[in-house]
Amino acid sequence: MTASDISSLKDHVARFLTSHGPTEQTTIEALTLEDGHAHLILRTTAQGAAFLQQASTTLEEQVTQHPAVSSLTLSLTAHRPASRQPERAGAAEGHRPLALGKRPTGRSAPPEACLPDVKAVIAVASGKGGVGKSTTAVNLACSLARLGARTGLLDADIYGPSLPHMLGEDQKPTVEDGRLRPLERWGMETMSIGYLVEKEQAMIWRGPMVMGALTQLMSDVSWGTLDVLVVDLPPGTGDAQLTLTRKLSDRLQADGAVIVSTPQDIALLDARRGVTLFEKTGTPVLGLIENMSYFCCPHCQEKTDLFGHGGARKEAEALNIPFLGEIPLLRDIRCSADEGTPLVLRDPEHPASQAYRAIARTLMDKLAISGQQAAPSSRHPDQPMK
Ligand SMILES: Nc1ncnc2c1ncn2[C@@H]1O[C@H](COP(=O)(O)OP(=O)(O)OP(=O)(O)O)[C@@H](O)[C@H]1O
Repeated sequence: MTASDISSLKDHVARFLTSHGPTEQTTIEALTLEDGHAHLILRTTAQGAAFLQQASTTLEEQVTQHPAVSSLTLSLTAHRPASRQPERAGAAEGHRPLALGKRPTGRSAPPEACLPDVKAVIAVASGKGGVGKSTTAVNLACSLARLGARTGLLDADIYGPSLPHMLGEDQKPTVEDGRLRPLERWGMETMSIGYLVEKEQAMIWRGPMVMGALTQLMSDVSWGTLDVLVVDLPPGTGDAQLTLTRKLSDRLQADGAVIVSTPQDIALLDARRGVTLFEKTGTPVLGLIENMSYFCCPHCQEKTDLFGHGGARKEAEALNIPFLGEIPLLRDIRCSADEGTPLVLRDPEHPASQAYRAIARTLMDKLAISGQQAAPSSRHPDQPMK
């Protein structure tokens, strides 16, 4: 990379911005080029960001036409309000920001500076969508918090953020010194792209924007000191997952992944791809959870193996990874998720809550996570925290 590469690349981007409206107020915040990979940060207004989201493919094509560039990561950052007071994210200029704020010092934090005070990161993944990954991540995170671990929960499921709904959280995070403050919910620090943008907006994001947003959700959020951060990954085994898991595994030896699958063959096939993905990035697979393992009739308690049963246990044995446990298909689990109070908090003694808690305990043992956080004395240990 030479200075003239950067300068001509900047001209390239500037030409794109002047020839495509409405981007008058968009400026190049930073541009770096390493081994042919360009990282471009644009500072823009909400209107410009909405446009850039749609035009990201064209911009990506234009930039990668430059001879020095083979790939691009694009991050958008909103114009900062003049006030130094904490702002509700989304309040600037009367719009919700379409990308996260960034640290005033310039470049995004390098991977080794990512989450420096987080002792362990658990990525919850699934090879396929709709298997209950987010439900599992939320109930596990709440169980970890109830077991006394200082817990964070990051919804990295950028295309379909479900955390705000499952946690019953509709506040907006505040921004302080250019960093987002996580929202405290149910005794955990929580962050989701769903707190910041409308679900439909996130769904149309292109790869580079997704990666920019995910990186910022990890490095530009003041997570503070945590024993464990549970990360709800997007479903599948695409580039987003690969990059994200690489970033996570770069930062700590103790990181591990939990894979959620239903007992069905097709879901297990996808789960196998998930295992391969983590092996590629050197992230230890902590184990497989079988969700919707069986249906338990709420009236007669009869068990029915709707999707077969035990497939995940067999698959775990075949892949030589631990089997962490099974969670039944229950109306109570679905209803409590929809009501915004995870089952482990709504009904801690429910057999399914106990199953989640047992898995959480196993994870704590595996990652040597301590449960030292003192529960507030006025609160009964089984009483959920706000
Ligand atoms: N064990 C369960 N019993 C009953 N309902 C469940 C269970 N697990 C998940 N669900 C329900 O299934 C639906 C999908 O769950 P969830 O959103 O957690 O899946 P996901 O794998 O994260 O999906 P996506 O890939 O779309 O993000 C939700 O309505 C949820 O309440």
